[in-house]
Amino acid sequence: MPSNRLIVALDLPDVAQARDMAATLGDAVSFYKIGMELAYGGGLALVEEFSRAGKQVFVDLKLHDIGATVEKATAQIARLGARFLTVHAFPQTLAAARRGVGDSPLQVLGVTVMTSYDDSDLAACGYRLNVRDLVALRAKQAQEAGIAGLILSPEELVATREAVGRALLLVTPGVRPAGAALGDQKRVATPAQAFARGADYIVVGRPILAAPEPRAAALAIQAEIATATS
Ligand SMILES: O=c1ccn([C@@H]2O[C@H](COP(=O)(O)O)[C@@H](O)[C@H]2O)c(=O)[nH]1
Repeated sequence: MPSNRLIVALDLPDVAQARDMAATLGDAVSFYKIGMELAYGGGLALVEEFSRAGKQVFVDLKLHDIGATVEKATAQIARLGARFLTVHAFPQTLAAARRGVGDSPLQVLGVTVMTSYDDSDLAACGYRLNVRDLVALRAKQAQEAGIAGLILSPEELVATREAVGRALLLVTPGVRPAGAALGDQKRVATPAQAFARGADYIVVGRPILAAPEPRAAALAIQAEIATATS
């Protein structure tokens, strides 16, 4: 039985390629993320299909709009049967998404600071806080909004877990097996390091999708998770 603590990002352009990858990964993976690339290629149809096949689905659309729009969009995603949905962790957005969830089992995750950003990227956007302090502020605001969890990098896991305890799920992209290419990720750690620092779930895309043998790459990460969490 694979751990559902590995979420594989199906960052692929269309439904056919996503189905093929899921078939290749088979029982090595039980949790998939559908992000913008696949969603805009028709991939939201896979939420129901994967759910029927016994997989969990994370819809990573990082909603950010006026409250009324975020609330209604969240309610639409809730009807699809996804487990997680991301919104940007701005107070109005978090509160609107919380309203949109209603009584459904959908869990909203607030994106704190993109894992491809560092302090200089935030400064270039006009933020006066550094990554650490902005993640801490957004964690507090997410808790106040009553959402389920956060997207953050492995670098903020320890401080965030100390601050929020078990009140929020901590889900981290920016995860790379030792020696894997970083791509555009700037705040990273290995799967073992992420769980040692308090992650509930890790998100991994390219290190699996671009591997010569994706199923073997996923199984190697599952083995690392099993050791790190035993
Ligand atoms: O801060 C964030 C938020 C979301 N992501 C998403 O996670 C995956 C990571 O893919 P890799 O190929 O393992 O880098 C991708 O779908 C991102 O959209 C993130 O990386 N950072």
